[in-house]
Amino acid sequence: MSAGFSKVAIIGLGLQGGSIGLALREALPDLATTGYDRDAATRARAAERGLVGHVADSAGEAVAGADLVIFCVPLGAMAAAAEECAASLSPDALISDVGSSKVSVAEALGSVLPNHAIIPAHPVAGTENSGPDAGFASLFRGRWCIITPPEGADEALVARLSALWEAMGAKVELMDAAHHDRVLAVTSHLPHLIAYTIVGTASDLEEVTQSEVIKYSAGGFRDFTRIAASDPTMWRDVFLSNKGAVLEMLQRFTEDLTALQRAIRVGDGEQLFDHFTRTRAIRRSIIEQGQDVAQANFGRDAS
Ligand SMILES: NC(=O)C1=CN([C@@H]2O[C@H](COP(=O)(O)OP(=O)(O)OC[C@H]3O[C@@H](n4cnc5c(N)ncnc54)[C@H](O)[C@@H]3O)[C@@H](O)[C@H]2O)C=CC1
Ligand SMILES: O=C(O)C(=O)Cc1ccc(O)cc1
Repeated sequence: MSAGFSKVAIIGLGLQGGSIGLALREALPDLATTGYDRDAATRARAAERGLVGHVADSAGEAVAGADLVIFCVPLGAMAAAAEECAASLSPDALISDVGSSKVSVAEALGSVLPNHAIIPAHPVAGTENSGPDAGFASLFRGRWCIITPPEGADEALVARLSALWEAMGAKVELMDAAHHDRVLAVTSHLPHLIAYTIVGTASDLEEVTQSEVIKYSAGGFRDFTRIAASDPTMWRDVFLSNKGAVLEMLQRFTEDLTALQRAIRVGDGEQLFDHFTRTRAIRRSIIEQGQDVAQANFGRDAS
């Protein structure tokens, strides 16, 4: 028994699943880890890299005897992945996941596995890379993992899941799923949508060549291109699954953008200056609060 579990099954062996496997193997070597991915090449690579102790040939084989199953697949694949496992799950296995939005995942997993304890989680840690070569053991170190227990969830199970994430180096926060989805809509999902938009806008300009975009891309635009290189399947699913909160934040963003657009048009320098002063203060307070994260990430090798 390690951190309250004896065998953890990881379904989906890409960036998240692979990082969890590596982090658990490093932090809790006595814990048995198994994994499964529907893609055969990913399974082969996962075995080569030792992402989990045993790579199974089927979802059923991976989850048999596991007391914790973590779904690490795109949001749109959660229900199908759970269906593949359903018949082989131990009745007392705890079900969790790492999806970037939480209300829809809880519904999807709950509809397929109505008799299981389900405690969703979201490690707010990732990169623009995906697949079995993208994972690394230190991904969660010093980063938040938001756990969204449903009402009436068994507190002992929540504590065991929290302890597991803490063993991987994460800082755990408990949150209501709907609140999580609103917070992440503005801090993560909308920024990705903006990045996808601006990189597309730059590449569509007829009078500016592709090579000029690359050659003169200043720091800000380069950051946008990194984010806009994120996995298309994953992000399509994020926007479709967190539709309500994303559309609400997008509406607010559009109104604020229109106000700045007007300030530029009418030459209202004071409004622009005041706005930029306020946002600079927000950045500075993030940096102050994030010292520990910056240090935890220093020297990290994501290759
Ligand atoms: N990429 C990131 O930075 C972060 C992603 N997440 C969440 O983690 C989840 C996984 O994302 P990544 O690991 O980045 O994606 P990934 O693309 O690296 O890995 C997903 C894996 O799931 C496999 N898969 C798809 N359907 C399956 C099924 N039915 N059964 C078994 N395997 C299946 C794919 O073959 C793939 O290998 C997503 O729900 C995403 O929202 C959460 C935090 C950060
Ligand atoms: O690479 C980045 O900048 C990210 O924002 C990573 C990320 C992507 C999705 C999440 O749900 C959490 C973190």
